[in-house]
Amino acid sequence: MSAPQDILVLNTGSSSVKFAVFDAHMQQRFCGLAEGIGQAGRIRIEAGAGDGAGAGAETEFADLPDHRRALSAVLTRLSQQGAGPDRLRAVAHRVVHGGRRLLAPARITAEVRACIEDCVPLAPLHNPHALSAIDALDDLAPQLPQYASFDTAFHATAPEVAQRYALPPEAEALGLRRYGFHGLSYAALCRRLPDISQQPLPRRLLAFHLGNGASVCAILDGQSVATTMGYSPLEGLTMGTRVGTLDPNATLRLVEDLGLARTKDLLNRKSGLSGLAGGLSDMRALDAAGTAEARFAIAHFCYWASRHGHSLLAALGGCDAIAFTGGIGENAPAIRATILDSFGWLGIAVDPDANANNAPRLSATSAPTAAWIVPAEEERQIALDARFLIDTGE
Ligand SMILES: Nc1ncnc2c1ncn2[C@@H]1O[C@H](COP(=O)(O)OP(=O)(O)O)[C@@H](O)[C@H]1O
Ligand SMILES: CC(=O)OP(=O)(O)O
Ligand SMILES: [Mg+2]
Repeated sequence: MSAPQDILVLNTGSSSVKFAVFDAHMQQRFCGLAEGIGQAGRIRIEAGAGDGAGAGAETEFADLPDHRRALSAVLTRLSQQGAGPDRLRAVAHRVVHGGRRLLAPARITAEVRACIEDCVPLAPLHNPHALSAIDALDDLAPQLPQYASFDTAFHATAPEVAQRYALPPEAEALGLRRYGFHGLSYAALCRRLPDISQQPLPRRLLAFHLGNGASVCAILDGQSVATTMGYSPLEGLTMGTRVGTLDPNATLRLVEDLGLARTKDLLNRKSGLSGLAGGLSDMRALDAAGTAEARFAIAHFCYWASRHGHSLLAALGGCDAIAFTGGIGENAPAIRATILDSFGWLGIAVDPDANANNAPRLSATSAPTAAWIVPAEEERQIALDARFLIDTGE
């Protein structure tokens, strides 16, 4: 039997583990998701590219009390499909926070693992789960190389003035900087948009990643120059359960009244759409609910996506194209239309049929500023990063 070549990608989120397996030719063999960790768990696994052309998705309910059990259930399902650890060349992880030291994809050594651990306070909803997946695979298959790609790395190109808070040096020494996130998604968007548009990457690109977490990025000549998330993935837009930008004095007031732990929980898990709409954080559920508070939550989401997006135009000095990605960005025509209409002054003309059909090109061909949908390809980006490191012997 030839040496195993598959790469397993793990994208560990706060309540889910997304996974994908890529072969030596970077064809996707499987993809799927373990979600509802800590609640009513479900696992979905699908053969092929996950675009409906594969062998049909299988979903089953599973007891997933924590991330470790979820990972072990994922590995069991993959083994049953002939894609278990013995078939793997490597495992590659999405790590949300790489801090100031991890600025490029890396093989996970003891030193890299320690750096990821140092960043746990900076991304408490994300980094601990990535570490638990890294450790679980190390126990299970210690000989298997593991790699990490960092969501923060893409934004390392932003100028110092965009990365610094106006804080004195002692705060900077604690790592209080604007790092930015969703970098793997933005890197994938820059890679994919030229294929989709059949044109070179637009010089001044405003990219909206709208999923459970949401952010906007100003991309100049393919590099991040500004983004809406900051020290942690809490800043910026109104999100599924995260508050977005909040006056720090409001945070201090909450800490005084509720204490630290309840404030953390409130700002990260009980705010955003969920806070505005009685616990509904999922855009499809809000749409279906149709209540006044659900409509207000959606309006809040669109208003702040537009306002923050507009603020980034200052860093771009104009805009040649807007692109949407993420679950909402790719699938919610009404939300895209509201945001794009607010940029109408730029000369964007939305093609209503294209928008209603989630077509890749959303704007009329004659419009001076184009608008596009680009499917989020975080898993492929992570696999490409790992494949590059393997091929270059890192
Ligand atoms: N057809 C759709 N219409 C509206 N919203 C959608 C649709 N499909 C997915 N979404 C929304 O996308 C969000 C999840 O996005 P996703 O990028 O998958 O999230 P995550 O940040 O967990 O990766 C949810 O709010 C979900 O409701
Ligand atoms: C960094 C971040 O916000 O990720 P997600 O949107 O997957 O929660
Ligand atoms: Mg996501």
